Amino acid sequence: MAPNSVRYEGEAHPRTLYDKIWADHLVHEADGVSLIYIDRHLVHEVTSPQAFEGLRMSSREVRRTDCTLATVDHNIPTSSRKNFKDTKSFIAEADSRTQVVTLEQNVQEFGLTYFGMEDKRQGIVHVIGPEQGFTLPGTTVVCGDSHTSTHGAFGALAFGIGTSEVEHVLATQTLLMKKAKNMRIKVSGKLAEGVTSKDVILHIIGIIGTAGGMGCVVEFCGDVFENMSMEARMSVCNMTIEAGARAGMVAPDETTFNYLKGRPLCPKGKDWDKAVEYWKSLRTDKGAKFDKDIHIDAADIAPTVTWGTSPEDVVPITGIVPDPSQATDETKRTGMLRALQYMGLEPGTKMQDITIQKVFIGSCTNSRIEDMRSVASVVKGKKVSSGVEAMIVPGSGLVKKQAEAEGLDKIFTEAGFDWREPGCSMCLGMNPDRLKPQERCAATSNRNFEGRQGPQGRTHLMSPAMAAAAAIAGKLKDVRELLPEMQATNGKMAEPTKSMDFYSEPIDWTAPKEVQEPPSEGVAAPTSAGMPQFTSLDDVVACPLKKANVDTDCIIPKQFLKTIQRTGLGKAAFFELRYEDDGVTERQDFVLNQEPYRSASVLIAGDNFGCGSSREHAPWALNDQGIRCIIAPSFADIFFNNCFKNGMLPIAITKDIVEELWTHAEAKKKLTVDLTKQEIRREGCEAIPFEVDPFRRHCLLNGLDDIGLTLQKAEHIDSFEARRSSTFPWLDGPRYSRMKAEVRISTAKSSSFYTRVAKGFLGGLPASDDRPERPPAAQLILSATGNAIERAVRVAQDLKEEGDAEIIRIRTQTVAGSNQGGQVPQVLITVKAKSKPHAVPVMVASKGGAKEGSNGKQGTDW
Ligand SMILES: CC(C)[C@H](C(=O)O)[C@@H](O)C(=O)O
Ligand code: SF4
Repeated sequence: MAPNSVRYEGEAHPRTLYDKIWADHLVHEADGVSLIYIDRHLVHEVTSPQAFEGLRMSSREVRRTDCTLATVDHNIPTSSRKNFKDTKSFIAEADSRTQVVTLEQNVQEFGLTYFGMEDKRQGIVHVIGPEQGFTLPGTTVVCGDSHTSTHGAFGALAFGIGTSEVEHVLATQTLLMKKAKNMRIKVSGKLAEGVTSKDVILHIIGIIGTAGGMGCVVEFCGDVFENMSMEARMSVCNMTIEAGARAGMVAPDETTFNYLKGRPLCPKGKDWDKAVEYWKSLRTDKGAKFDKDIHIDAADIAPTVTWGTSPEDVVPITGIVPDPSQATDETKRTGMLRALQYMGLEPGTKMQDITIQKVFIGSCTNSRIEDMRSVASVVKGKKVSSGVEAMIVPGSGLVKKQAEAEGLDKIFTEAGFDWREPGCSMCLGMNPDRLKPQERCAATSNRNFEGRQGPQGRTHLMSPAMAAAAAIAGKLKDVRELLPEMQATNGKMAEPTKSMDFYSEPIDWTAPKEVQEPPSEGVAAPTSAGMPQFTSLDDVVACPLKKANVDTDCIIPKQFLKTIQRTGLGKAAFFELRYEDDGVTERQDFVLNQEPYRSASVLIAGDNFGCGSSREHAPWALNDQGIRCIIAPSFADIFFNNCFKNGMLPIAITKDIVEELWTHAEAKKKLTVDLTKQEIRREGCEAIPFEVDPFRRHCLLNGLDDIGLTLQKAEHIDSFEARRSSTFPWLDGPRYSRMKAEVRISTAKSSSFYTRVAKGFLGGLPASDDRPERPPAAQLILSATGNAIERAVRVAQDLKEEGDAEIIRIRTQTVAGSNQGGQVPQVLITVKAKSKPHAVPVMVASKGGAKEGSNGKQGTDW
């Protein structure tokens, strides 16, 4: 694998940043589905228990422990840890405790690096990854969490996944994916004073809506993003998920490199130079095509706040609460009315007249050191308004340490803020930090859904500076009015510390577990099984849910995410819509509480169904409630994917047809959803055809699970990893000892030459300045096509006879021929090192085959 910059030099196809990263991670492609390699996997306690359990049940290991990093954030209390002994005694709430303890056990059992509650690097998963240099440009980054989009700030392809996909990545280090569309959001000009990155992203979401980025990967460009710090870029990319996009990214530049250099997990020495060269090549080519293009003028952006229960419900702080009667669309009007009722607001109220009771500064959007400094510059020497409770929660232990070294904690506590320990805190209230019913909060987090910060709680999203201003004023306030005072204060603030003093400490990476014996020759390739089949739902009455933007917080509220199982969540489905505040009495006006919809297996909903959090608990709850098929005009990407992983069928169909089906369902008439024929049938009406991806359809009809299917492609993953180790050596973890290398054998050299090359890899490549500790390859793949196959077999036999390696697997397949086209046979022989590493002559490999040499250079670029 040559990096994209080399492969495409001089070619006539200009590509985007996203296209390039995608191409460099393509392991295999068939039937329109791509197997994409995942470089970085972050894990937290909420979305991982069922994934680890899945591995255990199928006796699978974590494939790349060196590329996986775990922490706890959602459930942990943010109260002082002065008397902390262990999690068991510290976490009072039983389900929260179980999730955290379960993660502790899982990281032990599977040999993962873990920042637990006693580790000063513990923090919100999206804060610690960048902090440690775990997140790098040009990588693919995933986590069972929708705000993984944050990491796109580094020019990484970073996106949230569901728990089934977490298991898939743990087992295979890959994901089965379809390429998304390219979208560009350009913000040009200069931001006015007092306007921050948070205002920029809220403004963008206000314009394009929470479904605006659906099916796309967004690249943010223009002077506004170029001039932003890395932390500001992270806040923007963080909320791309609120704009409905799969991921958001900013091209890596000097700001990125300066932020990263010296962080514990960043490349060092010559690897750093090589990496930077590659990262620079990732920029979108001139003339590259974007499927969607948005252009915004920075001058139009004011400090922005939300008024309703969706992140798209934004107005400038100088604005008023909007009037639903002005809405043109009926579903929109009903949605606005409900939002105003929930928020306890009247149309026409000035935003600055809205009083608050709580202030929450924190979350993966805004809990980094620059956010802390921004708050300090507003509140220094002032007092939190009486009647307001204000809390500030750093994103990680290291942010906390740095803020304290800068004296910011004193500024906060003197002003009357509660200075807490790191965690997700009141962003979603899975821990003790919650709003009380009807309490109104100025929050720096990213979601204002109903019940998000606590049942019946009311959230207004805004920037840290704006939340700080609200804390002082006791009501929403335009921070620009405080600018003269802030400027005077800024002169008196302590000099910011250099971040690297806090983040450059070497990381003690957990040693990987012993390499598992790979299956011996002749053992059948793993098969796939285990997912419920879906063929058709015959003669059923569907349930009409006439609501757009149904988020996954609404499908299953946070209190039910604390389970470590996949089942038993039926009662939790649509909990707040379904029950009165007592949680028992059914609301008669909710459609699923009415006959005959109570036991419906088909749900017909409005646009953008399943938006928000990546929680796979949402399809689990629906499934458990009996819903196997959801029909809507559009779906949020992660939810859509999660359905297929659970044998459920989401059908995207036009709005007109959805409305027709609503009327049909309201008349309590029956329909049939037939996946085999791909049509919805109703008596006396024409069949409605629907689209479904052929691969997904095949899996549903046959009940095939993805992991089994992917493991049948093990050789492709092996050889991808071998090439990755050579081309991007900085991506292998510090103690990666399972290293596999690939030797491509051609007819250009003798078999004895290739035997020597192979021995070189098995013995460990010679040391050099840039990779002083390159470990020996534990396994080697000898690959050859056509006439060279015989030579490869010879090399394998020689290695075996000379006691250097044992042959563990031989696979043959056909591949596309290089020059003449057509299919040619290929052999892949996997051998495993037998003896201890030994000294070998220096080998220099280059494109088109290995060359012998002794110049001390390490060329492994084949
Ligand atoms: C718990 C997790 C699945 C969820 C997410 O995916 O976003 C959470 O972080 C959230 O913010 O709602
Ligand atoms: S959005 Fe909130 S709950 Fe989700 S990861 Fe970020 S801080 Fe945690």
